[in-house]
Amino acid sequence: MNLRALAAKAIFDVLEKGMSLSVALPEQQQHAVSSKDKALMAEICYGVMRQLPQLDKCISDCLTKPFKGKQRILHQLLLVGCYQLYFTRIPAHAAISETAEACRQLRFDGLVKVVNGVLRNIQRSEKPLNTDSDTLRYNTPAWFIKRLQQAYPKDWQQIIEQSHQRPPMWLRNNQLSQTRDSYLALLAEQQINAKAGNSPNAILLDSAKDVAALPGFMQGTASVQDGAAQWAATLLAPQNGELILDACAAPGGKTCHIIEQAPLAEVVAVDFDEKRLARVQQNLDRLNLKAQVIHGDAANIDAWWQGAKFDRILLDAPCSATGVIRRHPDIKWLRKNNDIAELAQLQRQIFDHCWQWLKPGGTLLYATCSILPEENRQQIEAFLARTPDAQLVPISQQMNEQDIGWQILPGQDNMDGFYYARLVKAQ
Ligand SMILES: C[S@@+](CC[C@H](N)C(=O)[O-])C[C@H]1O[C@@H](n2cnc3c(N)ncnc32)[C@H](O)[C@@H]1O
Repeated sequence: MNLRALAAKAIFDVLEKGMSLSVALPEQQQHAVSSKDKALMAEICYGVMRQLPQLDKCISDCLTKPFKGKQRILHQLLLVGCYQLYFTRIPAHAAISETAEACRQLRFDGLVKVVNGVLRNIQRSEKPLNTDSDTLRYNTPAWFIKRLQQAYPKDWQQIIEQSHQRPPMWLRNNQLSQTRDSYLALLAEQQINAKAGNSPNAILLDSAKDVAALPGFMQGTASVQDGAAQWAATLLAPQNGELILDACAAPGGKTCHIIEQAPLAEVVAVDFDEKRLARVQQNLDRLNLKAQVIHGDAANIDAWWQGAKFDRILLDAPCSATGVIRRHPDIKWLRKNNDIAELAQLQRQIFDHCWQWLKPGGTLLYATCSILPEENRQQIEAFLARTPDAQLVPISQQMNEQDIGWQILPGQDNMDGFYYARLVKAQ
Protein backbone atom coordinates (compact mmCIF):
# COMPACT_ATOMS: atom_id res chain seq x y z
CA MET A 1 0.00 0.00 0.00
CA ASN A 2 1.36 3.46 -0.78
CA LEU A 3 2.52 5.65 2.06
CA ARG A 4 -0.33 8.19 1.65
CA ALA A 5 -2.93 5.46 2.19
CA LEU A 6 -1.02 4.24 5.26
CA ALA A 7 -0.73 7.79 6.62
CA ALA A 8 -4.51 8.29 6.14
CA LYS A 9 -5.14 5.09 8.13
CA ALA A 10 -2.93 6.26 11.01
CA ILE A 11 -4.69 9.65 11.09
CA PHE A 12 -8.06 7.85 10.98
CA ASP A 13 -7.05 5.74 14.01
CA VAL A 14 -6.23 8.89 15.98
CA LEU A 15 -9.15 11.10 15.01
CA GLU A 16 -11.92 8.52 14.69
CA LYS A 17 -10.82 5.84 17.17
CA GLY A 18 -8.99 7.94 19.78
CA MET A 19 -5.66 6.09 19.47
CA SER A 20 -2.50 7.99 20.21
CA LEU A 21 -0.34 8.76 17.17
CA SER A 22 2.71 7.22 18.85
CA VAL A 23 0.84 3.88 18.70
CA ALA A 24 -1.12 4.32 15.45
CA LEU A 25 1.79 5.51 13.30
CA PRO A 26 4.27 2.66 14.02
CA GLU A 27 1.47 0.15 13.35
CA GLN A 28 1.04 1.55 9.84
CA GLN A 29 4.75 2.18 9.30
CA GLN A 30 5.32 -1.59 9.54
CA HIS A 31 3.69 -1.85 6.10
CA ALA A 32 5.82 0.86 4.48
CA VAL A 33 8.38 -0.26 1.91
CA SER A 34 11.37 1.88 2.90
CA SER A 35 12.71 3.99 5.75
CA LYS A 36 12.31 7.03 3.47
CA ASP A 37 8.59 6.27 3.17
CA LYS A 38 8.35 5.82 6.94
CA ALA A 39 9.96 9.22 7.49
CA LEU A 40 7.57 10.92 5.05
CA MET A 41 4.59 9.23 6.73
CA ALA A 42 5.73 10.64 10.08
CA GLU A 43 6.23 14.12 8.60
CA ILE A 44 2.72 14.07 7.10
CA CYS A 45 0.92 12.59 10.15
CA TYR A 46 2.58 14.91 12.68
CA GLY A 47 2.07 17.85 10.34
CA VAL A 48 -1.64 17.10 9.92
CA MET A 49 -2.04 16.96 13.72
CA ARG A 50 -0.36 20.37 14.05
CA GLN A 51 -2.47 22.07 11.37
CA LEU A 52 -5.72 20.12 11.65
CA PRO A 53 -8.39 22.87 11.90
CA GLN A 54 -7.03 24.80 8.90
CA LEU A 55 -6.73 21.67 6.77
CA ASP A 56 -10.21 20.48 7.82
CA LYS A 57 -11.71 23.82 6.85
CA CYS A 58 -9.92 23.92 3.52
CA ILE A 59 -11.32 20.47 2.63
CA SER A 60 -14.86 21.04 3.85
CA ASP A 61 -15.01 24.28 1.83
CA CYS A 62 -14.33 22.20 -1.31
CA LEU A 63 -16.80 19.37 -0.68
CA THR A 64 -20.54 19.67 -1.27
CA LYS A 65 -21.16 17.06 1.43
CA PRO A 66 -18.73 15.54 3.94
CA PHE A 67 -17.53 11.93 3.70
CA LYS A 68 -19.36 9.77 6.23
CA GLY A 69 -19.47 6.12 7.37
CA LYS A 70 -17.12 3.79 5.51
CA GLN A 71 -16.00 6.62 3.24
CA ARG A 72 -14.75 8.69 6.18
CA ILE A 73 -11.14 7.56 5.61
CA LEU A 74 -11.22 9.67 2.42
CA HIS A 75 -11.51 12.77 4.56
CA GLN A 76 -8.26 11.74 6.27
CA LEU A 77 -6.75 11.03 2.86
CA LEU A 78 -7.67 14.55 1.74
CA LEU A 79 -5.95 15.89 4.89
CA VAL A 80 -2.84 14.02 3.74
CA GLY A 81 -3.16 15.51 0.25
CA CYS A 82 -3.87 19.04 1.46
CA TYR A 83 -0.95 18.98 3.92
CA GLN A 84 1.44 18.06 1.12
CA LEU A 85 0.22 20.95 -1.04
CA TYR A 86 0.57 23.58 1.68
CA PHE A 87 3.45 22.39 3.83
CA THR A 88 5.87 20.23 1.82
CA ARG A 89 8.09 20.69 -1.21
CA ILE A 90 6.62 17.66 -2.93
CA PRO A 91 5.66 18.84 -6.46
CA ALA A 92 1.88 19.37 -6.57
CA HIS A 93 1.32 16.99 -9.50
CA ALA A 94 3.10 14.16 -7.64
CA ALA A 95 1.29 14.89 -4.36
CA ILE A 96 -2.09 14.83 -6.14
CA SER A 97 -1.52 11.76 -8.31
CA GLU A 98 -0.04 9.70 -5.43
CA THR A 99 -2.94 10.68 -3.16
CA ALA A 100 -5.44 9.72 -5.87
CA GLU A 101 -3.61 6.39 -6.25
CA ALA A 102 -3.97 5.91 -2.46
CA CYS A 103 -7.74 6.36 -2.90
CA ARG A 104 -7.73 3.46 -5.36
CA GLN A 105 -5.65 1.34 -2.99
CA LEU A 106 -8.14 2.03 -0.19
CA ARG A 107 -10.70 0.45 -2.58
CA PHE A 108 -12.68 3.55 -3.42
CA ASP A 109 -12.11 3.46 -7.19
CA GLY A 110 -15.39 5.26 -7.77
CA LEU A 111 -14.24 8.27 -5.75
CA VAL A 112 -10.78 8.76 -7.23
CA LYS A 113 -12.13 11.57 -9.42
CA VAL A 114 -13.57 13.37 -6.38
CA VAL A 115 -10.28 13.17 -4.43
CA ASN A 116 -8.36 14.26 -7.48
CA GLY A 117 -10.80 17.10 -8.18
CA VAL A 118 -10.75 18.47 -4.60
CA LEU A 119 -6.97 18.52 -4.49
CA ARG A 120 -6.73 20.15 -7.95
CA ASN A 121 -9.17 22.85 -6.83
CA ILE A 122 -7.12 23.53 -3.73
CA GLN A 123 -3.92 23.69 -5.76
CA ARG A 124 -5.38 25.99 -8.43
CA SER A 125 -7.06 28.38 -6.01
CA GLU A 126 -3.74 29.09 -4.21
CA LYS A 127 -5.81 30.52 -1.37
CA PRO A 128 -4.06 31.08 1.96
CA LEU A 129 -5.40 28.87 4.74
CA ASN A 130 -8.35 30.31 6.67
CA THR A 131 -7.58 32.14 9.94
CA ASP A 132 -11.06 33.53 10.69
CA SER A 133 -11.43 32.12 14.21
CA ASP A 134 -8.97 31.61 17.09
CA THR A 135 -9.13 27.83 16.60
CA LEU A 136 -8.15 28.27 12.94
CA ARG A 137 -5.52 30.93 13.60
CA TYR A 138 -3.82 28.95 16.38
CA ASN A 139 -4.67 25.41 15.21
CA THR A 140 -5.71 24.72 18.79
CA PRO A 141 -9.08 23.76 20.30
CA ALA A 142 -11.06 26.70 21.74
CA TRP A 143 -11.29 25.20 25.26
CA PHE A 144 -7.52 24.93 25.51
CA ILE A 145 -6.93 28.46 24.21
CA LYS A 146 -9.34 29.71 26.88
CA ARG A 147 -7.57 27.85 29.67
CA LEU A 148 -4.19 29.15 28.50
CA GLN A 149 -5.48 32.72 28.33
CA GLN A 150 -6.73 32.44 31.91
CA ALA A 151 -3.55 30.86 33.24
CA TYR A 152 -1.03 32.88 31.22
CA PRO A 153 -2.61 36.24 30.23
CA LYS A 154 0.75 37.51 28.89
CA ASP A 155 2.38 34.35 27.50
CA TRP A 156 -0.45 32.27 26.05
CA GLN A 157 0.33 33.08 22.41
CA GLN A 158 3.98 32.26 22.86
CA ILE A 159 3.07 28.97 24.55
CA ILE A 160 0.90 28.02 21.58
CA GLU A 161 3.63 28.99 19.15
CA GLN A 162 6.21 26.94 21.05
CA SER A 163 3.80 24.00 21.16
CA HIS A 164 3.85 23.98 17.33
CA GLN A 165 7.64 23.88 17.02
CA ARG A 166 9.48 20.69 16.16
CA PRO A 167 11.10 19.52 19.39
CA PRO A 168 14.85 19.03 19.70
CA MET A 169 16.43 15.71 20.66
CA TRP A 170 17.93 15.51 24.15
CA LEU A 171 20.15 12.80 25.58
CA ARG A 172 20.90 11.85 29.16
CA ASN A 173 24.48 10.82 29.69
CA ASN A 174 24.72 7.66 31.80
CA GLN A 175 27.00 8.82 34.60
CA LEU A 176 27.77 5.19 35.47
CA SER A 177 29.33 4.74 31.99
CA GLN A 178 31.30 7.97 31.57
CA THR A 179 31.26 11.67 32.42
CA ARG A 180 29.14 14.01 30.33
CA ASP A 181 32.28 15.66 28.94
CA SER A 182 33.62 12.29 27.79
CA TYR A 183 30.32 11.52 26.05
CA LEU A 184 30.31 14.93 24.38
CA ALA A 185 33.81 14.10 23.10
CA LEU A 186 32.58 10.73 21.76
CA LEU A 187 29.73 12.50 19.97
CA ALA A 188 32.16 15.06 18.49
CA GLU A 189 34.33 12.20 17.15
CA GLN A 190 31.26 11.01 15.22
CA GLN A 191 30.63 14.57 13.92
CA ILE A 192 27.46 14.79 16.02
CA ASN A 193 27.10 18.39 17.19
CA ALA A 194 25.79 18.73 20.71
CA LYS A 195 26.06 20.86 23.82
CA ALA A 196 25.60 20.45 27.56
CA GLY A 197 22.19 21.33 29.06
CA ASN A 198 21.50 22.88 32.47
CA SER A 199 20.93 19.70 34.47
CA PRO A 200 24.01 17.60 35.30
CA ASN A 201 23.82 14.93 32.56
CA ALA A 202 21.70 16.63 29.91
CA ILE A 203 22.96 16.91 26.32
CA LEU A 204 21.13 18.82 23.59
CA LEU A 205 21.75 17.61 20.02
CA ASP A 206 21.85 20.15 17.18
CA SER A 207 19.69 17.80 15.10
CA ALA A 208 17.86 14.54 15.74
CA LYS A 209 19.81 11.32 15.15
CA ASP A 210 18.87 7.68 14.90
CA VAL A 211 19.85 6.14 18.25
CA ALA A 212 21.80 3.46 16.36
CA ALA A 213 24.21 6.23 15.31
CA LEU A 214 24.92 7.28 18.91
CA PRO A 215 28.18 5.94 20.42
CA GLY A 216 27.49 2.88 22.61
CA PHE A 217 23.75 3.50 22.82
CA MET A 218 22.85 -0.21 22.82
CA GLN A 219 25.45 -0.77 25.56
CA GLY A 220 23.74 1.83 27.73
CA THR A 221 26.02 4.87 27.43
CA ALA A 222 23.06 7.26 27.09
CA SER A 223 19.28 7.51 26.92
CA VAL A 224 16.86 9.72 25.00
CA GLN A 225 15.05 12.00 27.46
CA ASP A 226 13.91 15.61 27.27
CA GLY A 227 15.86 18.17 29.28
CA ALA A 228 12.84 18.98 31.47
CA ALA A 229 12.22 15.33 32.40
CA GLN A 230 15.87 15.04 33.43
CA TRP A 231 15.30 17.40 36.34
CA ALA A 232 13.15 14.76 38.11
CA ALA A 233 15.96 12.57 39.43
CA THR A 234 18.16 15.59 40.18
CA LEU A 235 15.42 17.26 42.27
CA LEU A 236 14.48 13.99 43.99
CA ALA A 237 18.19 13.64 44.98
CA PRO A 238 18.15 9.87 45.70
CA GLN A 239 20.86 8.54 48.04
CA ASN A 240 22.54 5.13 48.14
CA GLY A 241 20.96 2.82 50.71
CA GLU A 242 17.54 4.50 50.57
CA LEU A 243 14.22 2.86 49.72
CA ILE A 244 12.68 4.77 46.82
CA LEU A 245 9.28 4.50 45.13
CA ASP A 246 8.73 5.56 41.53
CA ALA A 247 4.94 5.52 41.74
CA CYS A 248 3.97 6.01 38.07
CA ALA A 249 7.07 4.63 36.44
CA ALA A 250 6.37 3.49 32.88
CA PRO A 251 8.14 3.60 30.44
CA GLY A 252 10.87 4.05 33.02
CA GLY A 253 13.01 6.97 31.87
CA LYS A 254 13.05 8.52 35.32
CA THR A 255 13.39 5.16 37.14
CA CYS A 256 16.63 4.49 35.27
CA HIS A 257 17.91 7.98 35.94
CA ILE A 258 17.26 7.57 39.69
CA ILE A 259 19.33 4.36 39.75
CA GLU A 260 22.11 5.92 37.66
CA GLN A 261 22.34 8.59 40.38
CA ALA A 262 22.12 6.19 43.34
CA PRO A 263 23.05 2.68 42.16
CA LEU A 264 22.92 1.30 45.72
CA ALA A 265 19.41 2.57 46.43
CA GLU A 266 16.54 0.06 46.51
CA VAL A 267 14.19 1.29 43.82
CA VAL A 268 10.58 0.09 43.41
CA ALA A 269 9.02 0.97 40.04
CA VAL A 270 5.25 0.66 39.84
CA ASP A 271 2.72 1.26 37.08
CA PHE A 272 -0.90 0.48 36.48
CA ASP A 273 -0.46 -0.28 32.80
CA GLU A 274 1.08 -3.72 32.26
CA LYS A 275 2.04 -3.12 28.61
CA ARG A 276 3.86 0.11 29.42
CA LEU A 277 5.48 -1.58 32.42
CA ALA A 278 7.24 -4.06 30.11
CA ARG A 279 9.15 -1.08 28.70
CA VAL A 280 10.49 -0.24 32.16
CA GLN A 281 12.20 -3.65 32.27
CA GLN A 282 13.54 -3.21 28.71
CA ASN A 283 15.06 0.16 29.64
CA LEU A 284 16.58 -1.26 32.83
CA ASP A 285 18.05 -4.17 30.83
CA ARG A 286 19.64 -1.95 28.19
CA LEU A 287 21.25 0.16 30.90
CA ASN A 288 22.14 -2.91 32.98
CA LEU A 289 20.29 -1.59 36.04
CA LYS A 290 18.16 -3.34 38.65
CA ALA A 291 14.85 -2.36 40.24
CA GLN A 292 11.77 -4.12 41.60
CA VAL A 293 9.23 -3.70 38.82
CA ILE A 294 5.67 -4.11 40.09
CA HIS A 295 2.32 -4.03 38.31
CA GLY A 296 0.12 -2.17 40.77
CA ASP A 297 -2.02 0.81 41.65
CA ALA A 298 -0.24 3.79 43.22
CA ALA A 299 -3.53 4.67 44.94
CA ASN A 300 -3.59 1.27 46.69
CA ILE A 301 -0.02 0.52 47.76
CA ASP A 302 -1.13 -1.79 50.60
CA ALA A 303 -2.31 -4.27 47.94
CA TRP A 304 1.21 -4.95 46.58
CA TRP A 305 3.74 -3.72 49.16
CA GLN A 306 4.34 -5.21 52.59
CA GLY A 307 7.72 -3.54 53.12
CA ALA A 308 8.76 -0.38 54.97
CA LYS A 309 7.68 3.16 54.17
CA PHE A 310 9.73 4.99 51.54
CA ASP A 311 12.55 7.50 52.05
CA ARG A 312 11.70 9.22 48.77
CA ILE A 313 8.81 9.04 46.35
CA LEU A 314 8.66 10.27 42.78
CA LEU A 315 5.05 10.88 41.78
CA ASP A 316 5.18 11.53 38.03
CA ALA A 317 1.41 11.72 37.89
CA PRO A 318 -0.88 10.85 34.96
CA CYS A 319 -1.75 14.23 33.45
CA SER A 320 -3.10 16.11 30.43
CA ALA A 321 0.38 16.17 28.83
CA THR A 322 -0.34 19.71 27.65
CA GLY A 323 3.35 20.58 28.14
CA VAL A 324 4.47 18.11 25.48
CA ILE A 325 2.18 19.03 22.58
CA ARG A 326 5.25 19.88 20.48
CA ARG A 327 6.23 16.17 20.75
CA HIS A 328 2.67 14.78 20.62
CA PRO A 329 0.47 17.21 18.63
CA ASP A 330 -2.38 14.64 18.66
CA ILE A 331 -2.89 15.52 22.35
CA LYS A 332 -4.73 18.66 21.20
CA TRP A 333 -7.44 16.47 19.64
CA LEU A 334 -7.45 13.53 22.05
CA ARG A 335 -7.87 15.60 25.22
CA LYS A 336 -11.22 17.12 26.07
CA ASN A 337 -12.02 20.00 28.40
CA ASN A 338 -13.72 17.71 30.94
CA ASP A 339 -10.63 15.51 31.20
CA ILE A 340 -8.81 18.17 33.24
CA ALA A 341 -11.07 17.98 36.30
CA GLU A 342 -11.06 14.16 36.12
CA LEU A 343 -7.27 14.06 35.91
CA ALA A 344 -6.93 16.50 38.81
CA GLN A 345 -9.16 14.20 40.89
CA LEU A 346 -7.06 11.13 40.00
CA GLN A 347 -3.85 13.01 40.83
CA ARG A 348 -5.29 14.04 44.19
CA GLN A 349 -6.20 10.46 45.03
CA ILE A 350 -2.75 9.05 44.16
CA PHE A 351 -1.01 11.97 45.89
CA ASP A 352 -2.85 11.53 49.22
CA HIS A 353 -2.25 7.80 49.21
CA CYS A 354 1.47 8.00 48.35
CA TRP A 355 1.95 10.54 51.14
CA GLN A 356 0.84 7.93 53.70
CA TRP A 357 3.66 5.70 52.48
CA LEU A 358 6.38 8.35 52.91
CA LYS A 359 8.60 8.11 56.02
CA PRO A 360 8.63 11.07 58.40
CA GLY A 361 11.44 13.33 57.14
CA GLY A 362 11.08 11.81 53.64
CA THR A 363 10.82 13.71 50.33
CA LEU A 364 8.09 13.45 47.70
CA LEU A 365 8.61 15.02 44.30
CA TYR A 366 5.35 15.72 42.47
CA ALA A 367 5.79 16.03 38.68
CA THR A 368 3.59 16.44 35.61
CA CYS A 369 4.18 17.27 31.95
CA SER A 370 1.19 19.62 32.12
CA ILE A 371 1.11 23.39 31.96
CA LEU A 372 -2.36 23.78 33.49
CA PRO A 373 -2.54 25.18 37.06
CA GLU A 374 -5.38 22.78 38.03
CA GLU A 375 -2.93 19.88 37.76
CA ASN A 376 0.05 21.75 39.16
CA ARG A 377 0.09 24.83 41.38
CA GLN A 378 -3.54 24.48 42.48
CA GLN A 379 -3.05 20.77 43.15
CA ILE A 380 -0.14 21.55 45.48
CA GLU A 381 -1.93 24.45 47.21
CA ALA A 382 -4.91 22.22 47.97
CA PHE A 383 -2.62 19.41 49.15
CA LEU A 384 -0.74 21.71 51.53
CA ALA A 385 -4.05 23.04 52.89
CA ARG A 386 -5.31 19.54 53.80
CA THR A 387 -1.96 17.97 54.83
CA PRO A 388 -0.55 19.53 58.01
CA ASP A 389 2.65 17.42 58.01
CA ALA A 390 3.65 18.53 54.46
CA GLN A 391 6.07 21.34 53.78
CA LEU A 392 6.97 22.75 50.38
CA VAL A 393 10.71 23.08 49.74
CA PRO A 394 11.43 25.72 47.08
CA ILE A 395 13.37 24.64 44.00
CA SER A 396 16.29 26.97 43.24
CA GLN A 397 15.44 27.13 39.50
CA GLN A 398 12.00 28.71 40.27
CA MET A 399 11.50 32.24 39.02
CA ASN A 400 10.52 33.58 42.48
CA GLU A 401 10.72 32.06 45.93
CA GLN A 402 6.97 32.69 46.36
CA ASP A 403 6.06 30.46 43.38
CA ILE A 404 4.33 27.23 44.30
CA GLY A 405 6.62 24.73 42.58
CA TRP A 406 8.56 25.15 39.35
CA GLN A 407 6.53 25.53 36.15
CA ILE A 408 8.64 25.06 33.03
CA LEU A 409 6.94 26.34 29.89
CA PRO A 410 7.34 24.61 26.49
CA GLY A 411 10.43 25.87 24.68
CA GLN A 412 11.98 27.37 27.83
CA ASP A 413 15.72 26.58 27.50
CA ASN A 414 14.66 24.22 24.66
CA MET A 415 12.78 22.02 27.14
CA ASP A 416 9.28 20.51 27.20
CA GLY A 417 6.63 22.01 29.46
CA PHE A 418 6.89 20.39 32.89
CA TYR A 419 6.04 21.02 36.53
CA TYR A 420 7.83 20.07 39.74
CA ALA A 421 6.99 20.55 43.41
CA ARG A 422 9.16 19.12 46.20
CA LEU A 423 7.57 18.33 49.55
CA VAL A 424 9.06 17.13 52.82
CA LYS A 425 7.15 15.26 55.56
CA ALA A 426 7.49 16.52 59.13
CA GLN A 427 9.62 14.27 61.44
C1 LIG B 1 3.58 10.58 33.02
S1 LIG B 1 3.50 8.87 32.82
C2 LIG B 1 4.96 8.34 33.65
C3 LIG B 1 6.25 8.52 32.88
C4 LIG B 1 7.44 7.87 33.58
N1 LIG B 1 7.60 8.37 34.93
C5 LIG B 1 8.77 8.07 32.85
O1 LIG B 1 9.52 8.97 33.16
O2 LIG B 1 9.05 7.28 31.93
C6 LIG B 1 2.24 8.44 33.94
C7 LIG B 1 2.08 6.95 34.19
O3 LIG B 1 1.14 6.78 35.24
C8 LIG B 1 0.53 5.52 35.08
N2 LIG B 1 -0.63 5.46 35.99
C9 LIG B 1 -1.82 6.06 35.85
N3 LIG B 1 -2.61 5.80 36.92
C10 LIG B 1 -1.88 5.02 37.76
C11 LIG B 1 -2.12 4.43 39.03
N4 LIG B 1 -3.29 4.58 39.65
N5 LIG B 1 -1.15 3.71 39.59
C12 LIG B 1 0.05 3.54 38.97
N6 LIG B 1 0.33 4.07 37.76
C13 LIG B 1 -0.62 4.81 37.17
C14 LIG B 1 0.27 5.47 33.61
O4 LIG B 1 0.12 4.12 33.17
C15 LIG B 1 1.53 6.13 33.03
O5 LIG B 1 2.48 5.16 32.67
